[in-house]
Amino acid sequence: MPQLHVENVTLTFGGLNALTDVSLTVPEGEIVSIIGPNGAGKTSLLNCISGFYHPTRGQIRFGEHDLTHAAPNVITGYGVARAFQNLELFRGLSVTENLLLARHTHLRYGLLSSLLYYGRASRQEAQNRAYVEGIIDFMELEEHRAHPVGTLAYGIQKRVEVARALTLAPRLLLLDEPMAGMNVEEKEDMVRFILDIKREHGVTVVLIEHDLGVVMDISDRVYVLDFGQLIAAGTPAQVSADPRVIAAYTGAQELSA
Ligand SMILES: Nc1ncnc2c1ncn2[C@@H]1O[C@H](COP(=O)(O)OP(=O)(O)OP(=O)(O)O)[C@@H](O)[C@H]1O
Repeated sequence: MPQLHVENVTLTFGGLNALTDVSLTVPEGEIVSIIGPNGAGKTSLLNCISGFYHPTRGQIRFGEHDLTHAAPNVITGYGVARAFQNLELFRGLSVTENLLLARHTHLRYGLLSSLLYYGRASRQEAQNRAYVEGIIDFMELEEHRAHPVGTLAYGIQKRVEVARALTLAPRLLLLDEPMAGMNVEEKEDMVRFILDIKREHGVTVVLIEHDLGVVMDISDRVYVLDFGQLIAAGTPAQVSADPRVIAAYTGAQELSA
């Protein structure tokens, strides 16, 4: 079973430890959230898992694959996709075009093989379109599919960003603040989508999210970072009752189970 294992990861930037000896496990099929105050190291950890940063020490494994020094595109090929906090979309292209492009870039056919195996390449293209249409339906983006992404409401753009990651057919989906800047209704929709991604597609989810109410509602397991160190881990109920977590958040935000 492909589980994500982060083992004793330290990440140093010019003398500053963004992460210090962080270890965590993400079991298959769970929603695991990483929380912590601003600057705690959450995005740095996600960057290490997705290959944008490489740990100074420690190891990261996904199933049989060693991610520690792998490049982002290699890690995507292992079934790990990421939806970015700052949207990675082409604003002038439609929703469908963005998703097709993402899928096409991932499952690229070389020019030579396209010429030699035209039938296979066009069959693949038809399959890509069908797959993307399925994601558009799943993420309820039908009415927006032909619109340039830049003209859509921000909450819809965030949904397209998650859809973009899903077109890569991930086994592990990394979500970096997918609800940032959303209103209550948009957040409720996103919560429903994340739960369906887990339930209907069996995708494992690692979530970074500042809305602790949402985190405590949907997570199977929560890890808490503070100043680059893991200070607590457990179920939402365990973590929200942990005095170290409450201390880390004191003055910042109320914890709600
Ligand atoms: N490329 C970098 N170069 C230097 N320092 C960095 C770099 N990336 C992150 N850091 C530092 O690492 C620490 C952790 O930052 P990180 O963005 O991972 O925290 P975070 O928990 O995601 O914060 P936020 O909730 O505000 O997004 C911070 O002190 C940050 O300044």
